[in-house]
Amino acid sequence: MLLKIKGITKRFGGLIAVNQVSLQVAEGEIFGLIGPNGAGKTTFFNMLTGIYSPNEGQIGFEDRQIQGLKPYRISKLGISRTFQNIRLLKEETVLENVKVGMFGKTRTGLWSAILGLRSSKKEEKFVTEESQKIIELVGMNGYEMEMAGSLSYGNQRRVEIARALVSRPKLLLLDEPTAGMNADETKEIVQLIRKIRGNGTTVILIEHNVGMVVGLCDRIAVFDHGEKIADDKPEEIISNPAVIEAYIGKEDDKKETEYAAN
Ligand SMILES: Nc1ncnc2c1ncn2[C@@H]1O[C@H](COP(=O)(O)OP(=O)(O)OP(=O)(O)O)[C@@H](O)[C@H]1O
Repeated sequence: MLLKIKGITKRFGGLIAVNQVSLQVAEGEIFGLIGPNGAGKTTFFNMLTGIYSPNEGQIGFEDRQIQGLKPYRISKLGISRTFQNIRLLKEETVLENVKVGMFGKTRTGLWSAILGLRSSKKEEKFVTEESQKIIELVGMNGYEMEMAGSLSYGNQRRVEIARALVSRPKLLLLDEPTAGMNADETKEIVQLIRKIRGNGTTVILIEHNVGMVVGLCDRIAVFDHGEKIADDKPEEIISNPAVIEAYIGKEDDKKETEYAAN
């Protein structure tokens, strides 16, 4: 197993955002994380990437325990992510945005970079070449010199994924990669995720588009109120009564609220 999580919990004051969640992800899997709003999915990602330290539990990645490590240490070990809200430098080019993802991977210190020493020039060349390869992988070749802010929403998402991939992570975490996309853009992202896995990267994605997750993932875990209520193959998940209840229950809550509001 690439990732072995045992009983992780995150509390914010009296609120338990993630409650005793255990989960395993095998190398080469595409693993989906679904659940109603506020179920704890992003908090779970934030613990995997070191933004939050779990109050309890362990996160085993390869042969190490990584819970509580700082984000840059975790990223060096090979876990990379994208965010729910696109976080690109809008006034910078696509190439510069992707190069940022190599920060922390390169060896040249700040001073040699400033002084323009030869090792840093070699490294700059390496970073540019690696970035160009990844830009091509995500289908953005030809856009290297475009400003990130001028791209379509779907293409901005691709650049974000490229930035996360350029350090060649073993595990890529995607937080709602198809949010705000139309059906065609969603299909293209599905193809891209398959390609990324084909290149040897394990993927965990948070998604609200259940149809997309069911078609794409090898396994799916369902969160509700901070707890994992199911963890299975897609075909089992869609017929699982607890999962249906979590989703339909939410719909009923919404209808009741709407009814009350009218
Ligand atoms: N920094 C924080 N401080 C206090 N409460 C938080 C914090 N981060 C998340 N929460 C709360 O924890 C719970 C889980 O939130 P989280 O964002 O992880 O859910 P989610 O499943 O990702 O939801 P969504 O699908 O809406 O993004 C929510 O009740 C949220 O308000």
